[in-house]
Amino acid sequence: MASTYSWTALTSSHCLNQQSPFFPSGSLSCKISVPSRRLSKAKRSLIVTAILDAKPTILVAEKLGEAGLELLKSFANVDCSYNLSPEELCTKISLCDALIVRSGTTVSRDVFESSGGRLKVVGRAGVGIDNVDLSAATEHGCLVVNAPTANTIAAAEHGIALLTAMARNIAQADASVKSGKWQRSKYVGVSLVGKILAVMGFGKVGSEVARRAKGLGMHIVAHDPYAPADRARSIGVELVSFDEAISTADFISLHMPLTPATSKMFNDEAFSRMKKGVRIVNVARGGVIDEEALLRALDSGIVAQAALDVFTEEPPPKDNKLVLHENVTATPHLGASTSEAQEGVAREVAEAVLGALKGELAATAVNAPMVPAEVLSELAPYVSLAEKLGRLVVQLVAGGSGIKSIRITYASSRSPDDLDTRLLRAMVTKGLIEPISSVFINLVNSDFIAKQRGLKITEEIILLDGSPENPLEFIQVQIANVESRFASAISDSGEIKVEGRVKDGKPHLTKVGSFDVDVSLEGSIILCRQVDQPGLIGKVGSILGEENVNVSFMTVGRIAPRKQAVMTIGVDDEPSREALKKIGDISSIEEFVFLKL
Ligand SMILES: NC(=O)C1=CN([C@@H]2O[C@H](COP(=O)(O)OP(=O)(O)OC[C@H]3O[C@@H](n4cnc5c(N)ncnc54)[C@H](O)[C@@H]3O)[C@@H](O)[C@H]2O)C=CC1
Ligand SMILES: O=C(O)C(=O)COP(=O)(O)O
Repeated sequence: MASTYSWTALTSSHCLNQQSPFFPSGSLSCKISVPSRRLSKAKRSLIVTAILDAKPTILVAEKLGEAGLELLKSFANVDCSYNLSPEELCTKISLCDALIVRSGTTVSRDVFESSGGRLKVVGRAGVGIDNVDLSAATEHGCLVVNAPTANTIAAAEHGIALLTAMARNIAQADASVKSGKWQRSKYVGVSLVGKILAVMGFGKVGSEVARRAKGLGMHIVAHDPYAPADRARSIGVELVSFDEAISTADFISLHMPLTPATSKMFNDEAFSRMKKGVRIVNVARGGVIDEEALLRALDSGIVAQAALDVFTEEPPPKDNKLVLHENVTATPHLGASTSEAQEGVAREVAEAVLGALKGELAATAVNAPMVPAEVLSELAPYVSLAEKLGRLVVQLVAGGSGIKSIRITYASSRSPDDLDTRLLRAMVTKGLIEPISSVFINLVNSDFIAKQRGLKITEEIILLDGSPENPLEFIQVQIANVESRFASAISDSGEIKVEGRVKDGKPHLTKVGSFDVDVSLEGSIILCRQVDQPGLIGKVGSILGEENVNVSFMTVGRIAPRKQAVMTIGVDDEPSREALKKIGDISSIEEFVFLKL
């Protein structure tokens, strides 16, 4: 009988790129459980191979198009479990690296807390992310990505379908005919041509609705505080105020996201300012309408008809008075439900989730800066430099000094507008905080964690003359109001200061305090201050040599010959305590520090 054995690879080495701004370095952690019976060599080797091949696990919690599923399966273990209760989701999530949902799953704070840090990315196969607790995702360093473009046309077409169906009582008349009636006079409709349609929210869906409604001969006004006027003009749409839009419209179509600012923005007050007999379409989110106020407006005749695809509670309770209202046409959140849109969002979200698991910066990130791939590849060595400078500078702080403020200076000959520093700031923060805490830091949560720890990070860009071939000349990190374990790291202006540059694609430390140094930031570093004199390099070198510690780099930065100097030694291996003590005991060495990268 075949032996049974199992293993759980919590994270897999090949999928979590160690240089990733999303994932902690060294996050590989495997747990193997085997039966007490000893396994043959062949089986052991099979387990090892399986672990090396271990794939991330992606929980798909709602139905996803085949194209997306196939893509996910080519890289990950895919668990399609639909209709999970909140408790079941919380239980499963601790075994998943990624979660994919549509609008029917609430990804609450509990989900992130239950994941135990394993959940790296939540993919929303659609646009609206109001069902995902973004603050909790950010606090847990979990990236949220969506699929913002593939269902635009489907949602716009559904909006137009509801608009025309409502105007001509299609749903009510259909039900009436099916019940054996023939009520021609009851279902006289209204015409669309020449009527004013107010598009509320002039984003992707809103503008496609506007385009199509123009084709129906409607006059379109739009309200969107953030939409560019030239985009509206190019479609022949006038951008107007909220008041003007709702008070002039014969038809109103809603296309804004549900946010704290838009929640219940269509309330008693708004309905009271609308034209009597207005007709409303909602393909956005139920929550943007105060549903009880809409019911009152329907009953009083201010609103003649409403066509609703979305509800505050989905599915709405069976006795929901809006759904049952004779002047309401309702569909069960079908805006994105065409086969074309579902294949599209599935592919779009699968690519974004896989990209994020591979450590790429997602173009559709919702809670992290979107850094285009070409910018990322150019910044890659500076990303590494920023993290290493953070790691170095924090090790130079004397124990007991609370770090409160950090200044990061970027020197560049590029215009500040062309330099996106968010990624670099996140990596300095990562370097600073990870060695002294148990949290892991990435681009998603770095600002949050820094703020939570009371760290004030200020940034400055020094504009240099010269060719802007490289994005940066140097990065400086300074910590003010602290004591240093290595007094020479304190600059003339009183802060601990380190500075680095990228040379031949590799990060180098080029300044410590006021001393110029030059050491490649690999392995570890020993900094020694001494009075510049012959023979010292040899003494330190032979202590390290006796210990079989390989020196990768050595430079001496000095104020003047035979004056104060700082020797920087890069080492591939960590010297023993005894070796470090021997270096410290060399009489001409005034201070030294060993720094791990
Ligand atoms: N029923 C369904 O199946 C679907 C529903 N949707 C909903 O439609 C919404 C819009 O989708 P897209 O057009 O793709 O998003 P989008 O982000 O391209 O457009 C949203 C627009 O709303 C605007 N906006 C924000 N606050 C506003 C306010 N207070 N007043 C007016 N406008 C405001 C924004 O500036 C933006 O231009 C989504 O957030 C989602 O909730 C989207 C797709 C399918
Ligand atoms: O994309 C959106 O915002 C939608 O509302 C579509 O939702 P669904 O993916 O169909 O549950």
